[in-house]
Amino acid sequence: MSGTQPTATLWRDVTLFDGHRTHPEPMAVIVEANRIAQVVPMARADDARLAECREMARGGVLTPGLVDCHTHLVFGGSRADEFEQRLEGVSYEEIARRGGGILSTVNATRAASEDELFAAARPRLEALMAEGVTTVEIKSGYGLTVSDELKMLRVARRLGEALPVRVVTTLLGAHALPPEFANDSDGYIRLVCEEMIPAADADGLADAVDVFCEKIAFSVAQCERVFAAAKDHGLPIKAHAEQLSSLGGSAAAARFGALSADHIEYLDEAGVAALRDAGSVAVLLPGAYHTLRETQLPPIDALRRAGVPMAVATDANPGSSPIFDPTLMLNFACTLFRLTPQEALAGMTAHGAQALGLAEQGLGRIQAGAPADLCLWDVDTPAALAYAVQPGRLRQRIFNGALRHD
Ligand SMILES: N=CN[C@@H](CCC(=O)O)C(=O)O
Ligand SMILES: [Zn+2]
Repeated sequence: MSGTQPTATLWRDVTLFDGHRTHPEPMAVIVEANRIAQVVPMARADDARLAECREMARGGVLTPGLVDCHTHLVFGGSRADEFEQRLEGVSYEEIARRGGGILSTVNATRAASEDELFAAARPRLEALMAEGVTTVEIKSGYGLTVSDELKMLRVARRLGEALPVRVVTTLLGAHALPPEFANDSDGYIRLVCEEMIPAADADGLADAVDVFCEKIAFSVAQCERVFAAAKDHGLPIKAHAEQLSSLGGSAAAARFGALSADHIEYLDEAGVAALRDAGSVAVLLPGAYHTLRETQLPPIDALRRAGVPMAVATDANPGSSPIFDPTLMLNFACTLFRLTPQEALAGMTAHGAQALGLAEQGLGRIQAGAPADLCLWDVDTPAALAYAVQPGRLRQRIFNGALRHD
């Protein structure tokens, strides 16, 4: 090899969490041409092969790059005033009924230019990246007109072009009823189905379509219309469902083969079975549970028993989860929802990728052939990432094979 630059890079003697489990012995991971080329126990590694590689690090905990599969990080304005109202006892639903909540962010988002939204969202995304995120989903849903929803999605796409992170976009036109349709929610759903989804699809701006199925948002029948329109355009679907009550939105989403049902605090046994049968992911959002001081826990044991994959995400948004810290969510998933640290980590790696339809590409996993999105952490064990709330432990962030944080 003398005189030539090694093309392969090596992380050696690492404690490896591969997206599903922690390996019991020290491991070597070799990356070549943006992909993981080899994952092997140190004891069985070929020394000559290791010597050919450029050594990037020795020791530490290596995990897949984190996948934050549910965020609303493009938005205008702030809802700090509502935070204070909620502390005084006004509920999230009551604030929404008074025209605040999501609609207050809609007003600020409509008033903002694309450049202003981009400038506001960029540091939020950078905060996630600084704590290990390499893939992030970003929803629209604060525009609620065709042009404002497309504006949000364009900002999301631009963020993915400007920063070393994979951005997956989701059209959430059916997030709240805009004031122009105050007495005509079916009319608004018609707009979503007949204009918004076709326009987003025509411009290639949406990777998936989402809804908010709730008393303060849209009924199961309305959400089903949105799912059918998405399917007509070949777009996968997701749902905010069973967050505040049990309407059956998750089961409806499952009937349409949803990638995921998200929140699901009020999911019942039939809903769990529906997710299991459809192969949908249960996305847990402990940040919203914490911020809204909810008391109804998602049915973790039933999901576990049924073998439904559980993802964990920040739900980063200005209202129900103004939290831009993925490792804090690992902690919340354990302390609030009683996930094991391994389950929480799988939730932000392999299962997060599955909730975005990216599992087949190998994202969220450390395995030969997968894209080389990796995080090297200065901790003793993978579980420590969930155990201690301590930003700043990310030693290296590798995006698409290249070091992006050191
Ligand atoms: N539940 C509905 N949508 C968002 C909240 C959006 C907001 O409050 O601005 C969520 O995922 O929690
Ligand atoms: Zn959400």
